[in-house]
Amino acid sequence: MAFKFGRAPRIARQLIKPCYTPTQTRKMSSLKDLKISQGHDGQAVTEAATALVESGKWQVCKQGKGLERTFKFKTFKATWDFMNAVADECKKQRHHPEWTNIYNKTHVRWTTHNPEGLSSLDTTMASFCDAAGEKFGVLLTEPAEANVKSGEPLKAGDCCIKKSL
Ligand SMILES: C[C@H](O)[C@H](O)[C@H]1CNC2=NC(N)=NC(=O)C2=N1
Repeated sequence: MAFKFGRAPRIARQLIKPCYTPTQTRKMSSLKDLKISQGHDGQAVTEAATALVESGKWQVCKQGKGLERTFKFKTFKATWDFMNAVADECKKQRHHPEWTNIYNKTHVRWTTHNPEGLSSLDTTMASFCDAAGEKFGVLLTEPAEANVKSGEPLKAGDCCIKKSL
């Protein structure tokens, strides 16, 4: 929107503001930033994390302390079944994710809170999620759709798009 006399009036500036304004800018993390949770085998965790990232499915997040991936399914039910299968495994492993779900997508982040960092439980659970994703019919996603930045909320998905009449 170009304004003839310089800056847009305040009311116009408010109207053209994005509805989601990040409170801080987060830097993308990569494998070289990995921070291993104390007490875990650094080499084994690094190797497992490298394989997950090099599969193109997982990204390093939380300044090297986490791994994240978005899973997209055909339906909400398939998404929920996937989340239930992961939740059952969480109980066995005594390790829980940071995740969000909107309709047919769930964004999963694995990080260890105590001691803070990436642990073998995170890489084990990320691999478990990959297998569970396949079991419940995970769909291929465009990188732009899957690469949800750390801390950014999931966008409302296909549920809001009117099905053809
Ligand atoms: C006592 C119990 O095992 C701990 O609180 C577990 C539970 N689940 C956990 N999950 C995650 N992601 N990080 C932890 O440090 C953690 N700790």
